[in-house]
Amino acid sequence: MSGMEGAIFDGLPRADIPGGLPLVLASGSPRRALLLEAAGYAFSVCPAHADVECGICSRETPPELVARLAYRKAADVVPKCDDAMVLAADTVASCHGQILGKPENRKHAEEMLRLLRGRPHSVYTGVCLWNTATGRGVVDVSRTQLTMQEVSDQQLDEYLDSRLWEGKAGAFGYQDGVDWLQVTEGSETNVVGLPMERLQELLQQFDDLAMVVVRSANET
Ligand SMILES: Cc1cn([C@H]2C[C@H](O)[C@@H](COP(=O)(O)OP(=O)(O)OP(=O)(O)O)O2)c(=O)[nH]c1=O
Repeated sequence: MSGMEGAIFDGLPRADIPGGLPLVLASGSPRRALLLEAAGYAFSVCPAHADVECGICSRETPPELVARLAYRKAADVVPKCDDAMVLAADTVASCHGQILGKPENRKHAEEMLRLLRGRPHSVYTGVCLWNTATGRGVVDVSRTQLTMQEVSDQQLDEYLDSRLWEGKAGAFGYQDGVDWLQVTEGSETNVVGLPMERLQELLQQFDDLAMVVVRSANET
């Protein structure tokens, strides 16, 4: 773990799971598992099927997109669980009117980083918590604002060569300790894939916030 990761992963808040239910992380993201572990949550991992993420609807805003995908990932895993609290999430970056998901290859990652270079941008994470015992759930979106400095082509190339961008929305890992990326407002853990402060609030207020979730036929 780098020094930067240490700072982000230090002293994270934790809440009890309502009803004492087991927590199931419906995500294959190693970062989300690390964040939950660092905060002291006990949980099992059951990632959603990869195809629930397919297709960005062009009319959607970034918060609409991450809310929908977090819900879909949870809905995919809920039928596979006994009584549990299912937790799913989706993260994208957004810059200059473009939504940036995970890069497909080095060239795609380079395009994303060139777009972000020298510009303020945002990272959105949608979180879905779903109690399979009661069928009640909540979907919530957090936004963090960042700025990427005017890094040189050489610095970008070095980062691209490191392949640390792989599997990360916007082609950067805030936790990778690059000094050309700063959070200007909002949660750091939200950038890494799970807003831990907000997760604590959602769990603490779950009984007041949660609504009955209706699964439609095309989401089964
Ligand atoms: C912006 C940013 C994203 N990320 C990661 C968090 C997420 O793992 C990933 C965004 O992809 P997601 O589609 O949100 O998640 P995932 O594919 O990793 O896992 P799953 O779909 O199974 O839940 O980008 C970082 O690690 N650091 C960052 O700075």
